[in-house]
Amino acid sequence: MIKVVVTGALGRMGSNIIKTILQQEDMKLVAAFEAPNNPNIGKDVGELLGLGKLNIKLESAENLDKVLKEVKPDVLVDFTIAHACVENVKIAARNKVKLVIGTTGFTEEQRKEMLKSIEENKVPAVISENFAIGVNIFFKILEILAKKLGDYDIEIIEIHHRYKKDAPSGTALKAAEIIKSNRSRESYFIYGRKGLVGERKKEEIGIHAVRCGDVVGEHTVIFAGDGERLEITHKASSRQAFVNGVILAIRFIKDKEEGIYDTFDVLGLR
Ligand SMILES: NC(=O)C1=CN([C@@H]2O[C@H](COP(=O)(O)OP(=O)(O)OC[C@H]3O[C@@H](n4cnc5c(N)ncnc54)[C@H](OP(=O)(O)O)[C@@H]3O)[C@@H](O)[C@H]2O)C=CC1
Ligand SMILES: O=C(O)C1=N[C@H](C(=O)O)C[C@H](O)C1
Repeated sequence: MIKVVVTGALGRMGSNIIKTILQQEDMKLVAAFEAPNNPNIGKDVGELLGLGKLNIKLESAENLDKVLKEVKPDVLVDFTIAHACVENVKIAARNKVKLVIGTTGFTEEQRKEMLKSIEENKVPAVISENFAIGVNIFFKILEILAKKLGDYDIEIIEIHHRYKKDAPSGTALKAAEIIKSNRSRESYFIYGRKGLVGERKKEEIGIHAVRCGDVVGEHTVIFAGDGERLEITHKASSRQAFVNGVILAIRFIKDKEEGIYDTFDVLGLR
């Protein structure tokens, strides 16, 4: 039985991850955490999620270290917010808990701090901007398109729900990095355009973030040349697409001793 703890337990992702873990025969939820100011701390997680009593009370992230020492989980899953994720990862890594990290929006410094703690403590981690299987195939296709259409004008557009806090999405940034490292010409990123910006430069990769309604997550990359345009789009219509990848990542990481992995490793796409 894989003992799992979830941080961000009442969030859009955390709550769905918990519901799906409870349906797995080989997994057991052993603790769940929320931000210290959450009014539901101390209440039963199952009742909070409308699942009936689970006899697991919602813990404050302030008690993460103490509770991890008590419940000794195999894996911690974090879908929170960048600054909280870094702290949660540092505590989990010190306690030798394996990691599945889906949080996005890290600054360069935050990412370095998180990776340093994972490496120093020699724990294994899956870190991915997008756990949906389709998005990872979309990334693979982008590798090919960037090689073959690297001279075309390339623009990335992402659309997410009005509650999303970071922009551009982690997925859009990852797509931009994949394109940059696979096209033959030098590239730089342009985040939106405003004013007398002049004609488009070949080196630009435009990145545009749209926030509206309840859109779960959509990513389009446009490759435009003279007389033609190729567009590739991934649309997530349910968070279950991400959650299914998280479940695969939990099973993948439980057998690893150390190292930093992503969803290409989990899905055999390397
Ligand atoms: N990699 C992937 O496949 C995906 C990644 N994401 C990313 O996951 C993250 C979460 O997204 P989403 O679930 O929509 O966001 P939510 O805001 O719905 O959930 C995040 C939860 O984490 C809580 N939280 C904040 N600080 C802490 C802390 N220190 N310890 C524990 N919990 C804490 C928040 O509480 P409060 O609201 O009180 O601050 C909130 O309940 C985002 O970065 C998003 O981009 C999302 C979908 C897929
Ligand atoms: O915040 C979200 O909702 C999502 N975030 C991830 C990202 O920033 O790429 C993945 C997904 O698109 C949903």
